[in-house]
Amino acid sequence: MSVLVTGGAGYIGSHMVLELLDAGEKVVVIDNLSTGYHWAVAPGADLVVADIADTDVVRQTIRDHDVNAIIHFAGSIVVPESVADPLGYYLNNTVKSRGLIAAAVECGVKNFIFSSTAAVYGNPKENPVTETAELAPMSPYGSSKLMTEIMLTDTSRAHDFRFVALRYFNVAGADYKGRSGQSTPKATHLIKVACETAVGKRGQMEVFGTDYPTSDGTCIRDYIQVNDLAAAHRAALKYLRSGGASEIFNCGYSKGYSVHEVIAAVKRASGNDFKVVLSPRRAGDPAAIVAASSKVRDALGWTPQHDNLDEIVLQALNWERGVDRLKASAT
Ligand SMILES: NC(=O)c1ccc[n+]([C@@H]2O[C@H](COP(=O)([O-])OP(=O)(O)OC[C@H]3O[C@@H](n4cnc5c(N)ncnc54)[C@H](O)[C@@H]3O)[C@@H](O)[C@H]2O)c1
Ligand SMILES: O=c1ccn([C@@H]2O[C@H](COP(=O)(O)OP(=O)(O)O[C@H]3O[C@H](CO)[C@H](O)[C@H](O)[C@H]3O)[C@@H](O)[C@H]2O)c(=O)[nH]1
Repeated sequence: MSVLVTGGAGYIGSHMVLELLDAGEKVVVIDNLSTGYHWAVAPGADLVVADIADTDVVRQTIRDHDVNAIIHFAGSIVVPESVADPLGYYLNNTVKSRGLIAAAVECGVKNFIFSSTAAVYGNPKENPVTETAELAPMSPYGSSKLMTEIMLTDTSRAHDFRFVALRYFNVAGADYKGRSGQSTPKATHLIKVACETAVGKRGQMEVFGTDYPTSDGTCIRDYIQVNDLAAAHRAALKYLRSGGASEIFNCGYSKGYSVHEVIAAVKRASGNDFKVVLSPRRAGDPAAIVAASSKVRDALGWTPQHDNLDEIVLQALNWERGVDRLKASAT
């Protein structure tokens, strides 16, 4: 029996593969390497280089590897890009997920875990935001993920098929053992951009918006460390395998940090007082979003191990310093 990880060559997926291998699971990855890397897939896992839209390959992989659970990370992830190219996002995130879910049902795979996002909430009326809050995505990215959640809910009602959708808040940091990290090309995420600036890959960075109704005027987010997030998926896998009902859980720490606070943490960790430019707001950014996390803690017994912004930033910084060497040695 194996677990199929789609998008397992990407940032979060590569950490999931490590988490599963560490737990003694057999793992097969399907990834088209559009933003992922061959070298990011741990050697203990099999990699099938294919698009999830190729459902013949998906079905064959499920059968060849006796797959009994799918963890679905493959997708497009940049909010502003989704505003510019909504149909591209609905294709890659929604239409292709539909094909994958159909292949799972056809092949009798009953357990499915989906990478959803806090972006389904849009700009929440209250923080921390609970799973029952109004769903009002502010971008095609958020809508494309919400539509997949809806497909999963309807499919689980019609078939012998159960799912867990995990709504990630802001994923950050790198493997605590240094085996993987974020290598996304042209990264847009705050901690990644700040670390690239700290190590001199960028001359400066921007703060998008200083006039939000928050303590220091910059946006507030809940940053969850990537190994902790992978551990939540493994807890969800155990839950589904033991017969748990389909569920949706937030994944965050219930703690918010402002953009200024995050940049200060990166400056502290790097010892580099790099240049920061104050810029206008970025389209589509909610002012503040922080997860209510008691549901995932109670139902899955999830207990974070890396809930510390300084640790998260240091991991990201160490990864940034070493990643080019790693990439070069793999090519
Ligand atoms: N990074 C975050 O903060 C965050 C937050 C919420 C949700 N998510 C979700 O988590 C998932 C993983 O995100 P990530 O940060 O690791 O991004 P990533 O870009 O590093 O990983 C995505 C992986 O999927 C692959 N892929 C994309 N489209 C594919 C397709 N059609 N067929 C096969 N492979 C395909 C890419 O090559 C890449 O390896 C995404 O679904 C994303 O929406 C991420
Ligand atoms: O160079 C930068 C990059 C980001 N920011 C700010 O930092 C905050 C966090 O931005 P990120 O781009 O790191 O993350 P987002 O909150 O926009 O989005 C992330 O979290 C969302 C859920 O909250 C989605 O899941 C999405 O996929 C994921 O990218 C925002 O206020 C953004 O404007 C800057 O000021 N400068």
